[in-house]
Amino acid sequence: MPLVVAAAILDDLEQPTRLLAARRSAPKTLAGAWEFPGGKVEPGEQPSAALVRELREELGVTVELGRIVPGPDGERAEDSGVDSDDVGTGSDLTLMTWPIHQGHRMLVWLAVVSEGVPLPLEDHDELRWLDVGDWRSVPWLAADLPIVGALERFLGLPRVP
Ligand SMILES: Nc1nc2c([nH]c(=O)n2[C@H]2C[C@H](O)[C@@H](COP(=O)(O)OP(=O)(O)OP(=O)(O)O)O2)c(=O)[nH]1
Repeated sequence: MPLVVAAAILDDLEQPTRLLAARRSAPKTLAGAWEFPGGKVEPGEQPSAALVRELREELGVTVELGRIVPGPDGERAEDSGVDSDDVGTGSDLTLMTWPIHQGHRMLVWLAVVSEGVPLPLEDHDELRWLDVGDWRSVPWLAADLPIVGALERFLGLPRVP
């Protein structure tokens, strides 16, 4: 089963004020829902390279990747004292994944645009920069909602009800 990679694209990695959300245009079952842009890792491809490729194809931008947003198992590992700089490297990568639909797993990186302006070139029909505090103002794919909450915690942002 292919690994899915996606990006929480922020305006700034250290002091984020905005997050880029993308509205899916296909397939019909997912169209209209918002997600972190990304896609499936191809055979033989490094996950981070796959993400850079997907964002170039889908949004027409070059990105700089930051830290991985740890999934539930990674969060537990961090809680139990594993150094967060060690989690997410090498074989620990699976520990960092998020469960998404149909048994797929997804890795989510923080990212910033280093070149270009994001446009909905492929797979999306709208992009929106969401201000901090406003990240739940769009209907996310069901699997992404817990990731949005985790992202706020990970970045140390106040959780807005
Ligand atoms: N890109 C992305 N996919 C997500 C997110 N959340 C989530 O459940 N998914 C699901 C939707 C899809 O079933 C799968 C990703 O597939 P995709 O269609 O984006 O992959 P892809 O661009 O490589 O396209 P393809 O192989 O289907 O042609 O993961 C998310 O935040 N971003």
